[in-house]
Amino acid sequence: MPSLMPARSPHTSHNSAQQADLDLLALLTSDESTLGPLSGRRGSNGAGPVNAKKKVLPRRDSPMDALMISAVIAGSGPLTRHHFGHGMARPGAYTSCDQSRPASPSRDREDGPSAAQSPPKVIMKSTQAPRSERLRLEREARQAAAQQNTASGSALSTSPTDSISIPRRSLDKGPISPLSSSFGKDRPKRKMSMDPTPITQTLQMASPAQQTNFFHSNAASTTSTAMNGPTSASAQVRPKVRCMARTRVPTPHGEVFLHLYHNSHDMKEHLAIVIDPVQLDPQARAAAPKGRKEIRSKSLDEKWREGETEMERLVRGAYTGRLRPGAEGRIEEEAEGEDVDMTQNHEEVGIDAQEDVKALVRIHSECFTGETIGSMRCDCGEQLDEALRSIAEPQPLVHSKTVHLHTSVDSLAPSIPGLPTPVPSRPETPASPTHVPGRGVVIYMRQEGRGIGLLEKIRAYNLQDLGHDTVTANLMLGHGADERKYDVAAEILRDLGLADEGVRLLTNNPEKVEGLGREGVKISERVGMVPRDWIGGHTHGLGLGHSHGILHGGAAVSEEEKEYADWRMRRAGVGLIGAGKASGPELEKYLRTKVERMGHMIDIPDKL
Ligand SMILES: Nc1nc2c(ncn2[C@@H]2O[C@H](COP(=O)(O)OP(=O)(O)OP(=O)(O)O)[C@@H](O)[C@H]2O)c(=O)[nH]1
Repeated sequence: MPSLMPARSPHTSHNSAQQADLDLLALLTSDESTLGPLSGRRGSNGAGPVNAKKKVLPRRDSPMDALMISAVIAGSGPLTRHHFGHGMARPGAYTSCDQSRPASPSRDREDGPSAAQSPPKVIMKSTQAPRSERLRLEREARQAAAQQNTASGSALSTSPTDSISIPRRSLDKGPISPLSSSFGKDRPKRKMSMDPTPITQTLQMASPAQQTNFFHSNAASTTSTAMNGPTSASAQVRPKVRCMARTRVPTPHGEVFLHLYHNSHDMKEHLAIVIDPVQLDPQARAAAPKGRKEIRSKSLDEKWREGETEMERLVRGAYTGRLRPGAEGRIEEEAEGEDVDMTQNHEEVGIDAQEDVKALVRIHSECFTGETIGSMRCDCGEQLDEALRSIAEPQPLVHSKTVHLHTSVDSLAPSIPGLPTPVPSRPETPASPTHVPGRGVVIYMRQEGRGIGLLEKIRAYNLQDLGHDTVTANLMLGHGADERKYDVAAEILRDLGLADEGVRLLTNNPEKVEGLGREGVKISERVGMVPRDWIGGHTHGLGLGHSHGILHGGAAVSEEEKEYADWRMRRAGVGLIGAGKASGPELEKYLRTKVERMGHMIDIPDKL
């Protein structure tokens, strides 16, 4: 019967014998005549040196460790590479990481009378305190800092670069400071780079454990600040919003301010991505019309509590200009190395213009698949990228109030009640427009899957794979075709001071226009969003392509080249948020459904 066990082969075994092993085995088991390199050894019968012919065996050296060798030469006790940073042979050093007290030099001398005469023995001792000791001293330092804060009554130093000194005691008493790697009387006083007290405690912020939503916690009921303007009957049913924090983020489309909002209607953290270069760049300020209104959050900037510190305001982002160590609240003019006070009155800085450009606004709904993993079932990633690009782009300033600029798609769109009728896509004689820095915002609403959530959207995708379109799939799951609401988005625009100025809205979706209009947002113009695949080419998103040297903007490229460049960008993981264009039959079906069944205001190209 054949064996069920596989035959063992020295070649297949993990520990297979090497040629060197076999040679050595042969050497050890052979008769004396083959023992070459061991000449001088006696044969197994003990009959004198072996007179063997020389056989060269391969070298079998182990890797050498220079530290180990030096340790052995020094004749010391056990030392490994892990002790390398501890320092050695210093008075008061620890003989082991686990020892709770340092060895005393005097005790070393008590080893015996002969010890004094014998050559000094190198003893390896760690200068790093045991962990328990370091933790104890750290704890003490923290307590001392907390007491210091309470005593001074101030929450925290106003300078972000300030640091807290470790109490002198931990340096002078105790064996060795756990927070340093060296010690000694003349050693300079070390400082921690950070206050060990949790920032949430010192700044009276909710800790992550307590933090849910500003409006769904006690904080909301105890706050005295009115958030959203008038308190009329209609205003009471409006959601309240509060910008909890903002920060500067460099992106492929320039620096933006990311704002995080809480609201009273849901537990979601909606976001506002503000592009307003005049807040960050003096050159942009100089190129913008005089007195340009900055896009800032009223709820973030207002005073949150009596006695709030400058540090609290900085941490939540309620500062002016660019936040830099030592230059908070001010912006540095890099060209001249001079500080420019961004808090000064800007009425006099900038170009003369009859009127500034209106903010370009996109209300964007979260789409994990399109924005994070680059799904080409939809064009959401591309739209987010395109929206940021469009807003950041310098805008032509037209001095006549009567001329509007539109993308070509607007001339194709049906007119919407309550909105200005679309005008021809290009003004006939633009009054020598000057380009001014763009301004605007993407309100990023966490309304995944047109409000049905990611789980349901994933199920809807499976129904789409069975042949249903995006609308039918939603209906089959018991949802509406679109369950989004725009009230919170409208409040965020109001908080940013944009609801009344007449924004230019980037969308093809009539429901967005109507929804925002119902919530009292003034829309001066609708700007269409044309899928990149429908206009062809890569004129859009070139900023990113350029910076990666993948595309060569301006030069005419064939369809094949464009596709190749697109493929390369996606392969390289460049901007999953649609640095390239989304395309494919699934996207075509999706876009067609949006136009044919959801009334999106854009013409389907003939080629589809
Ligand atoms: N339920 C569902 N949601 C989808 C599907 N594809 C994309 N979405 C979601 O649709 C939202 C984007 O909506 P769109 O209709 O593409 O665009 P829009 O924002 O309404 O319209 P525009 O402003 O013209 O772009 C995001 O929340 C996506 O998650 C889908 O097949 N089913």
